[in-house]
Amino acid sequence: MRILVVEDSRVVSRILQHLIAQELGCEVDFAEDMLSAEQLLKEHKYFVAITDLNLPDAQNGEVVTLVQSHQTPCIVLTGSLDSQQRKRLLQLGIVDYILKENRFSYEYVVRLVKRLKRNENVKVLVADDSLVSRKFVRNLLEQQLFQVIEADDGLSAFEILQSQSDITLLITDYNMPGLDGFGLILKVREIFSREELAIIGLSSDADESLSARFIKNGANDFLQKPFVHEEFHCRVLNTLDSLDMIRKLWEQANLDYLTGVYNRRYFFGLFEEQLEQIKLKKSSLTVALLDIDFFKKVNDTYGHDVGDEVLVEFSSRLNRLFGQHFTVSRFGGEEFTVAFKGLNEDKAFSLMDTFRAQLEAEPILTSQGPLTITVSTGIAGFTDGSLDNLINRADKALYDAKELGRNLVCIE
Ligand SMILES: Nc1nc2c(ncn2[C@@H]2O[C@H](COP(=O)(O)OP(=O)(O)OP(=O)(O)O)[C@@H](O)[C@H]2O)c(=O)[nH]1
Repeated sequence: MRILVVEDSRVVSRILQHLIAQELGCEVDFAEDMLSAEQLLKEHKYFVAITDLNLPDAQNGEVVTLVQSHQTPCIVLTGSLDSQQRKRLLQLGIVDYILKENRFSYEYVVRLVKRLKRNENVKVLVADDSLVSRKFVRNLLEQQLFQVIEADDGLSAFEILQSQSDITLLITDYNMPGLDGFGLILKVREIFSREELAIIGLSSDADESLSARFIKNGANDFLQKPFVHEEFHCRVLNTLDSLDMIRKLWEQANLDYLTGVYNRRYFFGLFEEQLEQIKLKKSSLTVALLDIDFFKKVNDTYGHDVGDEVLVEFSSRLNRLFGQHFTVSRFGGEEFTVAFKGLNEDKAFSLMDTFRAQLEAEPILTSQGPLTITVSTGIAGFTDGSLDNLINRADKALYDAKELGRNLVCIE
């Protein structure tokens, strides 16, 4: 990523240089006037340009059209802005404008660039039956580099969300034929939690209670139409920042910090919830408990860091083989589980024995050279009772595998 800063004040340039180096660590070019900006724009492709409006050789914001003529998104950083200038800039389709008021202004610019970088990978679905409204919202989102998908009613929005699980934000109007905004949110929230999908409601309806009703029904935020560009951008930014924060918290609570696979807490949360269904439907749940053999020796011989490298590669192999269809978790230390929902013990045995043989045959490449690692595994199938009981039985089988010489899979 390369950024262009067009600014005649050395002080402002220095502040930006410091913040960009600290927060973004990307390449930055500085131009003090429009002529040098033009030269740089011819030489490089910029991810975004941050420009002052009043430059020594262009005092009326001409630099904005210059930047845009190079298909470069433009953020305006200016000392002052009257309402006419503001209107003109918004019509030109800049990403945003920021007034140089205090240090927070510069921090906001950097936060905005960070967000823009992430936005490139964020899919937003806009559900609105009005073509004009939809296009208006699409334009605003595209200025912020989002990938935009449109739906012209609630039902097709719901279908799109079901078929494209990588959509991060839904912006939905209230009044739509077939399925309105509330109906859509209710259906969506049955499938997608708040950490999976953020929702912003929109309406031009005069009903004052609408915003609260939207939020009570599962929306993260609400905007009354007509809204100004700036408010729209701030709301979207805040909603996505909160979503990122919620996701981060969720990951910290449910994923293992070293290997990235699920942790023990996630395993128990998931299967405690599913246990009644499994009992009711008499479907199978088989658990494999894995423990790397003589792992202490790896640490003692090569050091803890190499031990960590082994754990990371071991879990990534487990995840590659089983992660798509089954649940791989790290229970702690060098102990992992694979939960095979819908498989009996014999099938799980055969899969785990393949994994065991592959692990033994393919040494793990570490910074201290290749290491041959083996694993012992105990398998147990759910019959009745609790998850703890299931794990204890798998643990007994694991104990047998260790006792019988390791590098083995045993069934309880
Ligand atoms: N590098 C590293 N080591 C860990 C981590 N968590 C636990 N360990 C180490 O894992 C080792 C487990 O050793 P033991 O329980 O004695 O078992 P073992 O050496 O694998 O022997 P067997 O299980 O009997 O085959 C200990 O030395 C722990 O310090 C970790 O996150 N990173």
